[in-house]
Amino acid sequence: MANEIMFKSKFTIYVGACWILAAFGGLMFGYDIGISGGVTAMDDFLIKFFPKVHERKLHAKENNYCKYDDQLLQLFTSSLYLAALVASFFASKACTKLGRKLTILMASAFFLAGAGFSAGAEHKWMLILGRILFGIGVGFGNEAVPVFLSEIAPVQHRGAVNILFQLFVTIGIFIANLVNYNTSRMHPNGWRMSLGLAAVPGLVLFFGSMILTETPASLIERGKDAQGKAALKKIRGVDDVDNEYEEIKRACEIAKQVKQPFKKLMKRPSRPPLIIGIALQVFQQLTGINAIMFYAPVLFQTMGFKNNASLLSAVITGSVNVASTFVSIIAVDKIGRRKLLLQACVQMIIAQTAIGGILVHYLKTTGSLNHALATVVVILGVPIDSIVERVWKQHPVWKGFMDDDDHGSKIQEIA
Ligand SMILES: OC[C@H]1O[C@](O)(CO)[C@@H](O)[C@@H]1O
Repeated sequence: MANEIMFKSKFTIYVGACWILAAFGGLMFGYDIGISGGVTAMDDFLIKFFPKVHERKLHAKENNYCKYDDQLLQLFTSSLYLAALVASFFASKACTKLGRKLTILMASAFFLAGAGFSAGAEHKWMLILGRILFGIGVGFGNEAVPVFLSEIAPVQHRGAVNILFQLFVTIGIFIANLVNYNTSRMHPNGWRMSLGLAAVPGLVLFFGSMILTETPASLIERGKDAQGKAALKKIRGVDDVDNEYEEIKRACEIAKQVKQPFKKLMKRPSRPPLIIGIALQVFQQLTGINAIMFYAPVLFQTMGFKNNASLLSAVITGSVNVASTFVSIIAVDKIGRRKLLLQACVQMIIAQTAIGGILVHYLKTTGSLNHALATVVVILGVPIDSIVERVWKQHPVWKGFMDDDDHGSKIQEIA
């Protein structure tokens, strides 16, 4: 297997900077996940764009669940993900034809435009357009950054470097929670600050992507062999890269011979990793983690927390998400992927059943939760899914499939 072959490499500051800069793509994504719920919960924001919802929020006593019921308000959150979904199809083409570096640059440009429109929004359409631009940025960034990271990482560090992206996603969510907690006290434009600060990771990535090198695999794949070899020397910090260069070239040639990648993907030997990869991703999302991530502040307000307390709760969920990512990064090699995954599932079953039970029982009867119960919900709501996330990306079947096939990138392009 390709990932068992050790090629020569030296850690250089340039390489470290490439990893960190590219991981800012994860931070951009995480910031977006975490920011909208807090903004939605801010009174100033609601008064400006959704006065009816604000009115309902002030007077909601019994119908706590429905006070945020507004299709356009929900579109404010979801338009980003719909745009990202559509953009990812174009992004995969851009990644192959134009390269990872340019795709990352495009992602940051869309992101900056999104931050500008959102922070300066005077009308609802500007808000939604801003979110759509953010979404296109997320679509391009989420396509290019993980591919970029796995392609520049030395084979022996590929798993760890890939996790960097997810770690930065959780850090982005956490930062967004902290930002919202503070800006909610800045009247009347705190929400502008929250949305506009997305420009910070966008700017880092924009200028960063100018100094990033294109990946050797992308250059070689596009027939730029000499540039590919030079890039390989640069990112490995050594001159003797012949073996790895040959390996990448061989992988690119094999990949080029696959004329119908989807057909190949459907063949019997590809099925187990394909099904495992898809099922783990789908079920990880179906746990409803993003309902918590997007709507934590709104959710906690609905359950009876005061404005700031709701944002503080989001800070708690955000920080535990980061911490559990660290724990799983450390634990995954010690405990093993399977055991970690299984115990995460058990934790999720217990936590989600308990949350469901509490919400159904108490919200149904009283319409809100007392402090003690709300705290239990916050603690149980801690995103155990971050463990699942870590485990599936590290799963040997999936990893082996990626590494074997073509230097760790083709599966993402095919998908
Ligand atoms: O850490 C949780 C976050 O990570 C993701 O799964 C992305 O990889 C998000 O969907 C979720 O909000």
